[in-house]
Amino acid sequence: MAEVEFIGLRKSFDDVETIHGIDLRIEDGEFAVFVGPSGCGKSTLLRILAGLENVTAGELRIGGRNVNRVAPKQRGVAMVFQSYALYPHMTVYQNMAFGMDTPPGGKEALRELVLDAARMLQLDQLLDRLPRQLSGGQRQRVAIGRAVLREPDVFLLDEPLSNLDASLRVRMRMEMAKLHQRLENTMVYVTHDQVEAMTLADKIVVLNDGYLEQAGAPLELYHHPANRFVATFIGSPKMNLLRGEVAALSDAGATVRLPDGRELLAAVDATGLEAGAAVELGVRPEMLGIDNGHQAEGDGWVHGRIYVSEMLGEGTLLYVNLEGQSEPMVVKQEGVRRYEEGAEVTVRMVPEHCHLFRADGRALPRLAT
Ligand SMILES: Nc1ncnc2c1ncn2[C@@H]1O[C@H](COP(=O)(O)OP(=O)(O)OP(=O)(O)O)[C@@H](O)[C@H]1O
Repeated sequence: MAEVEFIGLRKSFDDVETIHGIDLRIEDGEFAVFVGPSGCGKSTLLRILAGLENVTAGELRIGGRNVNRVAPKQRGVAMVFQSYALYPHMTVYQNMAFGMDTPPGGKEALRELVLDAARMLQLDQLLDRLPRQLSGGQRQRVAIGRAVLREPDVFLLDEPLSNLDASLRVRMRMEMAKLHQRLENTMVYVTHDQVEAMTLADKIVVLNDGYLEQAGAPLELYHHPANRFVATFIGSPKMNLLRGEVAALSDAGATVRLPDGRELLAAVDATGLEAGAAVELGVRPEMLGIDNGHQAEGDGWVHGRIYVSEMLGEGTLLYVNLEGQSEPMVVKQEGVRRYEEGAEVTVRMVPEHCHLFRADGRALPRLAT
Protein backbone atom coordinates (compact mmCIF):
# COMPACT_ATOMS: atom_id res chain seq x y z
CA MET A 1 0.00 0.00 0.00
CA ALA A 2 1.36 3.41 -0.89
CA GLU A 3 -1.03 6.13 0.05
CA VAL A 4 0.60 9.53 0.51
CA GLU A 5 -0.32 11.90 3.34
CA PHE A 6 0.78 15.44 4.00
CA ILE A 7 -0.04 16.43 7.58
CA GLY A 8 0.33 20.11 8.49
CA LEU A 9 3.30 20.18 6.16
CA ARG A 10 5.38 23.36 6.04
CA LYS A 11 8.50 24.32 4.13
CA SER A 12 10.77 27.33 4.53
CA PHE A 13 13.76 28.37 2.46
CA ASP A 14 16.15 30.62 4.42
CA ASP A 15 13.46 31.41 7.05
CA VAL A 16 10.94 32.37 4.36
CA GLU A 17 7.94 30.05 4.51
CA THR A 18 6.71 29.02 1.07
CA ILE A 19 4.46 26.03 1.98
CA HIS A 20 2.07 27.05 4.74
CA GLY A 21 0.61 23.89 6.27
CA ILE A 22 -0.73 21.42 3.72
CA ASP A 23 -3.14 18.64 4.74
CA LEU A 24 -3.75 16.20 1.91
CA ARG A 25 -4.31 12.49 1.42
CA ILE A 26 -3.65 10.71 -1.89
CA GLU A 27 -5.04 7.18 -1.93
CA ASP A 28 -3.10 4.10 -2.97
CA GLY A 29 -3.26 3.83 -6.78
CA GLU A 30 -4.69 7.30 -7.20
CA PHE A 31 -3.55 9.64 -9.99
CA ALA A 32 -3.16 13.04 -8.29
CA VAL A 33 -2.41 16.13 -10.35
CA PHE A 34 -1.01 19.30 -8.75
CA VAL A 35 -1.98 22.52 -10.49
CA GLY A 36 -1.61 26.20 -9.65
CA PRO A 37 0.06 29.38 -10.82
CA SER A 38 3.82 29.66 -11.19
CA GLY A 39 5.53 29.74 -7.79
CA CYS A 40 2.61 28.23 -5.85
CA GLY A 41 4.75 25.32 -4.57
CA LYS A 42 3.95 22.41 -6.90
CA SER A 43 7.55 21.41 -7.58
CA THR A 44 8.58 21.98 -3.97
CA LEU A 45 5.92 19.50 -2.77
CA LEU A 46 7.06 16.97 -5.37
CA ARG A 47 10.70 17.41 -4.35
CA ILE A 48 9.72 16.97 -0.70
CA LEU A 49 7.96 13.72 -1.66
CA ALA A 50 11.06 12.56 -3.53
CA GLY A 51 13.24 13.40 -0.53
CA LEU A 52 15.18 16.08 -2.42
CA GLU A 53 14.01 18.75 0.06
CA ASN A 54 13.56 18.50 3.83
CA VAL A 55 10.29 19.08 5.62
CA THR A 56 10.46 22.17 7.88
CA ALA A 57 7.43 21.21 10.02
CA GLY A 58 4.61 18.70 9.90
CA GLU A 59 4.71 15.18 8.58
CA LEU A 60 4.97 13.32 5.29
CA ARG A 61 3.76 9.71 5.25
CA ILE A 62 4.12 7.18 2.44
CA GLY A 63 2.30 3.89 2.94
CA GLY A 64 1.50 4.92 6.51
CA ARG A 65 5.17 5.43 7.42
CA ASN A 66 6.63 8.78 8.44
CA VAL A 67 9.36 9.41 5.86
CA ASN A 68 10.47 12.90 7.00
CA ARG A 69 13.94 11.54 7.65
CA VAL A 70 14.03 8.62 5.23
CA ALA A 71 16.60 8.81 2.40
CA PRO A 72 15.23 9.22 -1.16
CA LYS A 73 16.26 5.68 -2.19
CA GLN A 74 14.37 4.10 0.71
CA ARG A 75 11.05 5.82 0.01
CA GLY A 76 9.81 3.65 -2.84
CA VAL A 77 9.43 6.66 -5.13
CA ALA A 78 10.79 7.41 -8.61
CA MET A 79 10.73 10.80 -10.25
CA VAL A 80 10.60 11.90 -13.88
CA PHE A 81 11.91 15.43 -14.33
CA GLN A 82 10.81 18.01 -16.89
CA SER A 83 14.34 17.99 -18.33
CA TYR A 84 14.34 14.13 -18.49
CA ALA A 85 17.86 14.10 -16.93
CA LEU A 86 19.28 11.42 -19.25
CA TYR A 87 23.01 10.67 -19.38
CA PRO A 88 24.15 11.99 -22.79
CA HIS A 89 27.00 9.49 -23.26
CA MET A 90 24.91 6.42 -22.44
CA THR A 91 22.62 4.51 -24.81
CA VAL A 92 18.90 4.15 -24.24
CA TYR A 93 19.51 0.70 -22.74
CA GLN A 94 22.23 1.96 -20.42
CA ASN A 95 20.17 4.96 -19.35
CA MET A 96 17.27 2.70 -18.46
CA ALA A 97 19.36 0.08 -16.66
CA PHE A 98 21.66 2.53 -14.88
CA GLY A 99 21.80 2.03 -11.10
CA MET A 100 19.44 -0.95 -11.12
CA ASP A 101 20.22 -3.78 -8.75
CA THR A 102 20.86 -7.05 -10.55
CA PRO A 103 17.84 -9.32 -9.93
CA PRO A 104 18.27 -12.90 -8.61
CA GLY A 105 18.24 -14.23 -12.19
CA GLY A 106 21.44 -12.32 -12.95
CA LYS A 107 22.37 -10.13 -15.91
CA GLU A 108 20.08 -11.96 -18.33
CA ALA A 109 17.06 -11.35 -16.06
CA LEU A 110 18.03 -7.68 -15.84
CA ARG A 111 18.13 -7.48 -19.62
CA GLU A 112 14.66 -9.06 -19.83
CA LEU A 113 13.26 -6.49 -17.42
CA VAL A 114 14.70 -3.60 -19.43
CA LEU A 115 13.45 -5.12 -22.70
CA ASP A 116 9.95 -5.54 -21.25
CA ALA A 117 9.83 -1.89 -20.23
CA ALA A 118 11.28 -0.84 -23.59
CA ARG A 119 8.63 -2.83 -25.44
CA MET A 120 5.86 -1.32 -23.34
CA LEU A 121 7.11 2.17 -24.20
CA GLN A 122 7.91 1.30 -27.84
CA LEU A 123 11.62 1.88 -27.35
CA ASP A 124 12.78 -1.65 -28.22
CA GLN A 125 14.06 -0.58 -31.66
CA LEU A 126 16.05 2.31 -30.17
CA LEU A 127 18.03 0.66 -27.38
CA ASP A 128 21.46 1.37 -28.92
CA ARG A 129 20.86 5.04 -29.64
CA LEU A 130 22.23 7.95 -27.64
CA PRO A 131 19.80 10.56 -26.26
CA ARG A 132 20.84 13.12 -28.87
CA GLN A 133 19.69 10.72 -31.59
CA LEU A 134 16.15 10.68 -30.17
CA SER A 135 13.14 12.95 -30.56
CA GLY A 136 11.73 14.79 -27.54
CA GLY A 137 8.94 12.26 -27.13
CA GLN A 138 11.36 9.33 -27.30
CA ARG A 139 13.65 10.91 -24.67
CA GLN A 140 10.62 11.40 -22.51
CA ARG A 141 9.73 7.74 -22.82
CA VAL A 142 13.28 6.72 -21.83
CA ALA A 143 12.98 8.86 -18.68
CA ILE A 144 9.63 7.23 -17.90
CA GLY A 145 11.06 3.77 -18.63
CA ARG A 146 13.90 4.36 -16.21
CA ALA A 147 11.41 5.33 -13.50
CA VAL A 148 9.10 2.37 -14.28
CA LEU A 149 12.03 -0.05 -13.87
CA ARG A 150 12.53 1.12 -10.29
CA GLU A 151 9.05 -0.38 -9.64
CA PRO A 152 8.18 2.54 -7.40
CA ASP A 153 5.17 2.54 -5.11
CA VAL A 154 4.79 6.21 -5.93
CA PHE A 155 5.58 7.69 -9.32
CA LEU A 156 6.42 11.43 -9.35
CA LEU A 157 6.24 13.40 -12.59
CA ASP A 158 7.19 17.07 -12.82
CA GLU A 159 5.65 18.58 -15.97
CA PRO A 160 6.75 15.56 -18.02
CA LEU A 161 5.10 16.68 -21.26
CA SER A 162 5.90 20.39 -21.21
CA ASN A 163 8.84 20.19 -23.63
CA LEU A 164 6.84 18.42 -26.32
CA ASP A 165 4.96 19.96 -29.22
CA ALA A 166 1.17 20.09 -29.12
CA SER A 167 0.36 16.93 -31.09
CA LEU A 168 2.95 14.82 -29.28
CA ARG A 169 1.61 16.08 -25.95
CA VAL A 170 -1.83 14.77 -26.83
CA ARG A 171 -0.41 11.36 -27.74
CA MET A 172 1.80 11.17 -24.66
CA ARG A 173 -1.15 12.23 -22.51
CA MET A 174 -2.97 9.13 -23.69
CA GLU A 175 0.13 7.05 -23.01
CA MET A 176 0.33 8.43 -19.45
CA ALA A 177 -3.27 7.34 -18.82
CA LYS A 178 -2.52 3.86 -20.21
CA LEU A 179 0.66 3.62 -18.16
CA HIS A 180 -1.26 4.38 -14.99
CA GLN A 181 -3.89 1.76 -15.83
CA ARG A 182 -1.15 -0.80 -16.38
CA LEU A 183 1.03 -0.02 -13.37
CA GLU A 184 -1.82 0.76 -10.94
CA ASN A 185 0.56 2.64 -8.67
CA THR A 186 0.12 5.98 -6.98
CA MET A 187 1.04 8.87 -9.26
CA VAL A 188 1.68 12.48 -8.40
CA TYR A 189 1.89 14.67 -11.46
CA VAL A 190 2.61 18.38 -11.78
CA THR A 191 1.33 20.33 -14.76
CA HIS A 192 0.39 23.76 -16.02
CA ASP A 193 -1.97 22.22 -18.54
CA GLN A 194 -5.69 22.33 -17.73
CA VAL A 195 -6.57 19.56 -20.16
CA GLU A 196 -3.91 17.22 -18.76
CA ALA A 197 -5.23 17.86 -15.26
CA MET A 198 -8.89 17.35 -16.19
CA THR A 199 -8.32 14.22 -18.28
CA LEU A 200 -5.65 12.38 -16.29
CA ALA A 201 -6.48 13.07 -12.67
CA ASP A 202 -8.52 11.05 -10.25
CA LYS A 203 -7.86 13.95 -7.92
CA ILE A 204 -6.85 17.51 -8.82
CA VAL A 205 -5.01 19.42 -6.10
CA VAL A 206 -5.24 23.19 -6.59
CA LEU A 207 -2.44 25.16 -4.92
CA ASN A 208 -2.08 28.88 -4.57
CA ASP A 209 0.81 30.71 -2.94
CA GLY A 210 1.77 27.73 -0.76
CA TYR A 211 -1.81 27.00 0.37
CA LEU A 212 -4.09 24.17 -0.69
CA GLU A 213 -7.24 25.75 -2.15
CA GLN A 214 -9.17 22.54 -2.93
CA ALA A 215 -8.58 18.88 -3.74
CA GLY A 216 -11.15 16.69 -5.46
CA ALA A 217 -12.29 14.88 -8.58
CA PRO A 218 -12.03 17.00 -11.75
CA LEU A 219 -15.79 17.34 -12.24
CA GLU A 220 -16.31 18.07 -8.55
CA LEU A 221 -13.95 21.04 -8.88
CA TYR A 222 -15.57 22.11 -12.14
CA HIS A 223 -19.13 22.00 -10.80
CA HIS A 224 -18.52 22.81 -7.15
CA PRO A 225 -15.43 25.00 -6.77
CA ALA A 226 -14.92 25.90 -3.11
CA ASN A 227 -13.96 29.46 -3.88
CA ARG A 228 -13.40 32.11 -6.52
CA PHE A 229 -9.77 31.09 -7.06
CA VAL A 230 -10.58 27.47 -7.95
CA ALA A 231 -13.62 28.57 -9.98
CA THR A 232 -11.52 30.77 -12.24
CA PHE A 233 -8.50 28.46 -12.34
CA ILE A 234 -10.34 25.30 -13.44
CA GLY A 235 -12.04 25.59 -16.83
CA SER A 236 -11.03 27.29 -20.03
CA PRO A 237 -11.96 29.95 -20.99
CA LYS A 238 -12.28 30.92 -17.36
CA MET A 239 -15.52 31.53 -15.50
CA ASN A 240 -17.12 34.97 -15.89
CA LEU A 241 -17.61 36.94 -12.69
CA LEU A 242 -20.17 39.73 -12.41
CA ARG A 243 -20.07 42.14 -9.47
CA GLY A 244 -23.35 42.78 -7.71
CA GLU A 245 -25.20 42.76 -4.40
CA VAL A 246 -27.80 40.51 -2.85
CA ALA A 247 -31.30 41.87 -3.59
CA ALA A 248 -33.45 39.06 -2.18
CA LEU A 249 -33.18 35.60 -0.65
CA SER A 250 -35.50 32.61 -1.00
CA ASP A 251 -35.52 28.82 -1.01
CA ALA A 252 -34.76 29.00 -4.74
CA GLY A 253 -31.51 30.86 -4.09
CA ALA A 254 -30.19 34.41 -4.01
CA THR A 255 -31.28 37.18 -6.36
CA VAL A 256 -28.35 39.38 -7.30
CA ARG A 257 -28.71 42.98 -8.44
CA LEU A 258 -26.08 43.99 -10.99
CA PRO A 259 -24.77 47.59 -11.25
CA ASP A 260 -27.13 48.28 -14.16
CA GLY A 261 -30.11 47.39 -11.94
CA ARG A 262 -30.87 44.05 -13.61
CA GLU A 263 -31.60 41.17 -11.25
CA LEU A 264 -30.52 37.55 -11.72
CA LEU A 265 -31.22 34.46 -9.64
CA ALA A 266 -28.43 32.06 -8.62
CA ALA A 267 -29.67 28.65 -7.46
CA VAL A 268 -27.53 28.34 -4.33
CA ASP A 269 -28.10 27.52 -0.69
CA ALA A 270 -28.04 31.11 0.56
CA THR A 271 -28.11 30.26 4.27
CA GLY A 272 -26.18 32.90 6.21
CA LEU A 273 -26.15 35.40 3.34
CA GLU A 274 -27.65 38.84 4.02
CA ALA A 275 -29.54 41.18 1.72
CA GLY A 276 -27.27 43.99 0.57
CA ALA A 277 -24.09 41.87 0.81
CA ALA A 278 -21.53 42.39 -1.96
CA VAL A 279 -21.18 39.21 -4.05
CA GLU A 280 -19.89 37.99 -7.37
CA LEU A 281 -22.06 35.95 -9.69
CA GLY A 282 -20.10 33.35 -11.65
CA VAL A 283 -21.10 31.62 -14.85
CA ARG A 284 -19.00 29.57 -17.22
CA PRO A 285 -18.72 30.70 -20.88
CA GLU A 286 -20.04 27.34 -22.13
CA MET A 287 -23.19 27.64 -19.96
CA LEU A 288 -24.36 30.89 -21.57
CA GLY A 289 -26.76 31.30 -24.46
CA ILE A 290 -27.05 34.18 -26.90
CA ASP A 291 -30.00 35.49 -28.81
CA ASN A 292 -30.69 38.63 -30.70
CA GLY A 293 -34.22 39.24 -29.47
CA HIS A 294 -36.39 37.72 -26.77
CA GLN A 295 -35.24 36.10 -23.59
CA ALA A 296 -36.65 32.70 -22.72
CA GLU A 297 -39.30 32.61 -20.03
CA GLY A 298 -37.86 32.16 -16.55
CA ASP A 299 -34.22 32.59 -17.57
CA GLY A 300 -32.03 35.40 -16.37
CA TRP A 301 -30.65 37.62 -19.08
CA VAL A 302 -28.44 40.64 -19.61
CA HIS A 303 -27.99 42.97 -22.54
CA GLY A 304 -24.64 43.73 -24.05
CA ARG A 305 -22.73 44.58 -27.18
CA ILE A 306 -20.36 42.29 -29.03
CA TYR A 307 -16.83 43.55 -28.48
CA VAL A 308 -14.94 40.82 -30.36
CA SER A 309 -15.89 37.44 -31.79
CA GLU A 310 -13.38 34.66 -32.39
CA MET A 311 -14.14 31.68 -34.59
CA LEU A 312 -12.35 28.59 -33.34
CA GLY A 313 -13.59 26.09 -35.91
CA GLU A 314 -15.59 23.87 -33.57
CA GLY A 315 -17.08 26.86 -31.77
CA THR A 316 -17.22 30.61 -31.46
CA LEU A 317 -16.03 32.77 -28.57
CA LEU A 318 -17.83 36.04 -28.03
CA TYR A 319 -16.62 38.85 -25.81
CA VAL A 320 -19.65 40.89 -24.78
CA ASN A 321 -19.41 44.27 -23.07
CA LEU A 322 -21.98 44.66 -20.30
CA GLU A 323 -22.96 47.90 -18.66
CA GLY A 324 -21.32 48.38 -15.25
CA GLN A 325 -18.85 45.46 -15.61
CA SER A 326 -15.16 46.14 -16.06
CA GLU A 327 -14.39 43.06 -18.19
CA PRO A 328 -16.26 41.70 -21.20
CA MET A 329 -18.30 38.57 -20.57
CA VAL A 330 -17.04 35.57 -22.51
CA VAL A 331 -19.67 33.39 -24.19
CA LYS A 332 -18.79 30.10 -25.84
CA GLN A 333 -21.14 28.96 -28.60
CA GLU A 334 -21.05 25.67 -30.45
CA GLY A 335 -20.49 25.82 -34.19
CA VAL A 336 -19.28 28.71 -36.30
CA ARG A 337 -21.56 31.72 -36.17
CA ARG A 338 -20.80 35.18 -37.41
CA TYR A 339 -21.56 38.15 -35.18
CA GLU A 340 -20.99 41.73 -36.08
CA GLU A 341 -18.82 43.66 -33.72
CA GLY A 342 -20.90 46.29 -31.91
CA ALA A 343 -24.15 44.33 -32.41
CA GLU A 344 -26.57 44.29 -29.48
CA VAL A 345 -27.23 40.83 -28.02
CA THR A 346 -29.04 39.22 -25.13
CA VAL A 347 -27.05 36.78 -23.01
CA ARG A 348 -29.18 34.20 -21.23
CA MET A 349 -28.13 32.52 -18.03
CA VAL A 350 -29.92 29.77 -16.18
CA PRO A 351 -30.08 30.05 -12.34
CA GLU A 352 -28.91 26.42 -12.00
CA HIS A 353 -25.72 27.24 -13.93
CA CYS A 354 -24.79 30.20 -11.73
CA HIS A 355 -22.22 30.20 -8.96
CA LEU A 356 -22.18 32.76 -6.17
CA PHE A 357 -19.16 33.99 -4.22
CA ARG A 358 -19.06 36.02 -1.01
CA ALA A 359 -16.85 39.10 -0.81
CA ASP A 360 -14.07 36.98 0.77
CA GLY A 361 -14.16 34.61 -2.24
CA ARG A 362 -15.89 31.61 -0.58
CA ALA A 363 -18.51 29.89 -2.73
CA LEU A 364 -22.09 29.27 -1.59
CA PRO A 365 -23.14 25.63 -2.09
CA ARG A 366 -24.95 25.16 -5.40
CA LEU A 367 -28.37 23.49 -5.43
CA ALA A 368 -27.66 21.66 -8.73
CA THR A 369 -24.65 20.32 -10.65
N1 LIG B 1 15.83 26.34 -3.33
C1 LIG B 1 15.03 27.38 -3.09
N2 LIG B 1 15.45 28.46 -2.39
C2 LIG B 1 14.63 29.49 -2.13
N3 LIG B 1 13.35 29.56 -2.54
C3 LIG B 1 12.85 28.53 -3.25
C4 LIG B 1 13.66 27.39 -3.58
N4 LIG B 1 12.90 26.52 -4.30
C5 LIG B 1 11.68 27.10 -4.42
N5 LIG B 1 11.64 28.30 -3.80
C6 LIG B 1 10.49 29.20 -3.71
O1 LIG B 1 9.36 28.45 -3.30
C7 LIG B 1 8.19 28.88 -4.00
C8 LIG B 1 7.55 27.70 -4.70
O2 LIG B 1 8.39 27.31 -5.79
P1 LIG B 1 8.06 26.05 -6.71
O3 LIG B 1 9.20 25.85 -7.65
O4 LIG B 1 7.65 24.91 -5.86
O5 LIG B 1 6.79 26.59 -7.51
P2 LIG B 1 6.01 25.91 -8.72
O6 LIG B 1 4.57 25.97 -8.36
O7 LIG B 1 6.57 24.58 -9.04
O8 LIG B 1 6.33 26.95 -9.88
P3 LIG B 1 6.49 26.74 -11.48
O9 LIG B 1 5.12 26.38 -11.96
O10 LIG B 1 6.93 28.08 -11.94
O11 LIG B 1 7.49 25.66 -11.69
C9 LIG B 1 8.62 30.01 -4.91
O12 LIG B 1 8.33 31.23 -4.29
C10 LIG B 1 10.11 29.78 -5.07
O13 LIG B 1 10.77 30.99 -5.30
